[in-house]
Amino acid sequence: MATGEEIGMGCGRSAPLSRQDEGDAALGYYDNEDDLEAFSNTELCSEDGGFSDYLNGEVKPRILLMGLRRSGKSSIQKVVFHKMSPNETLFLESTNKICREEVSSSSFVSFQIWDFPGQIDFFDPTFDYEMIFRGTGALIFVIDSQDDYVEALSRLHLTVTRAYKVNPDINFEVFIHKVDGLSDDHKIEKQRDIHKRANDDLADAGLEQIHLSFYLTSIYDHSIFEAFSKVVQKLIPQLPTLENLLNIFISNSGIEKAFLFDVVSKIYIATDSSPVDMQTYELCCDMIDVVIDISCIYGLAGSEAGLPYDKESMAIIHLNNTTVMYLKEVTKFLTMVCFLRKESFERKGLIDYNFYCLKKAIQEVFDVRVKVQQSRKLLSQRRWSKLTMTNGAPSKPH
Ligand SMILES: Nc1nc2c(ncn2[C@@H]2O[C@H](COP(=O)(O)OP(=O)(O)OP(=O)(O)O)[C@@H](O)[C@H]2O)c(=O)[nH]1
Repeated sequence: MATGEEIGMGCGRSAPLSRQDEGDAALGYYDNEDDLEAFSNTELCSEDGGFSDYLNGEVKPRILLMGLRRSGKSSIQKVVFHKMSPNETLFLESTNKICREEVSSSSFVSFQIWDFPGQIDFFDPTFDYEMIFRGTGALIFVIDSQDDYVEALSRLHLTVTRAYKVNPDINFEVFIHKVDGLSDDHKIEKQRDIHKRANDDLADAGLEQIHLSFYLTSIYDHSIFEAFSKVVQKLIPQLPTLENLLNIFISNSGIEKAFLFDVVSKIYIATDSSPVDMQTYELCCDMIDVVIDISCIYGLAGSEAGLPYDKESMAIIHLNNTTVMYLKEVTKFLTMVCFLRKESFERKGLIDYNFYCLKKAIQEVFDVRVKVQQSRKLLSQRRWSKLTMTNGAPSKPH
């Protein structure tokens, strides 16, 4: 499909430093990024039940993956965050304990995923579900669309009503999963039926105010990444600002569509306000794969292991329908992929300048986030030391 491609590989200095990059360095722009990186390193959580999160002043949004046995929960997690190929999930063993995973260690998007074993009775009185739901940002309930879903629907109802009582702020997301085996008509019909039954159950219980979002997903195509993108976006407080920045960027650069992607997970954390179609999204994912694969092979010589992606990373792909795809590094974890017409790409200098402004603005947005988190951290540490003082650690005056 592509008639030509230019790929600037990360870590290998295969592309010369552009004037704009030099300008960035002169401005000390990348120093800020190092600050951001340093901060994100400090926020890595240990296996201490979230205690260090508390001390760091940040509670990461928690995403729960729930659903009946064999509905596909672990497969989703492995495919989206561990790059497991869908076929390999056939050999996954049943999960028999809650698996908690920090996503912040490898990517920009910072959250925890808790994968629940299907057979667990989490309403057992010995099971502290209140503690779990209290810190939850999103609850993803996975329903196997290739199976009879009556039991799954009653489980969904029970889970949602219990969770809502503990924490009404949770986003409830329903993945109608494994739709790869269904025809298009069948998919829509299933979605309509599940949507109706789930909402009827809530209405019967007098809980119409609970909002459920539905997604048709499969690990065999990009639908699972797209659905996860939407779930994660709802947990990013800076989303409206990022969307606004992208809108300004595309309208001033003759660009048709722009996405901000988390490189590791291929989750897009923001896009401009024009509608997203699946094909465009798939092309972006493929482009990121190409860049990372080529960089892995040719761009990493001698450098330490890790993501082969850095501030040199960029790629241009000319499609045979006069569209150009342009990928550029934004931060260590983020990349921008945009679509534009060949004619607009002739003004690449303007686009690059506007991109430079966009990148700076995005950095400022996240600098504010870092400052807020740092002051929260300081506050929590102060509170913590006050607490230990009042518990008698320091000697009292006589
Ligand atoms: N066709 C199809 N099969 C899938 C999909 N996702 C997962 N599966 C298959 O479903 C089976 C069960 O997947 P798991 O991820 O182990 O399910 P689980 O919900 O984690 O199961 P428990 O650990 O027992 O709770 C595996 O054989 C997967 O290959 C999908 O999108 N399409």
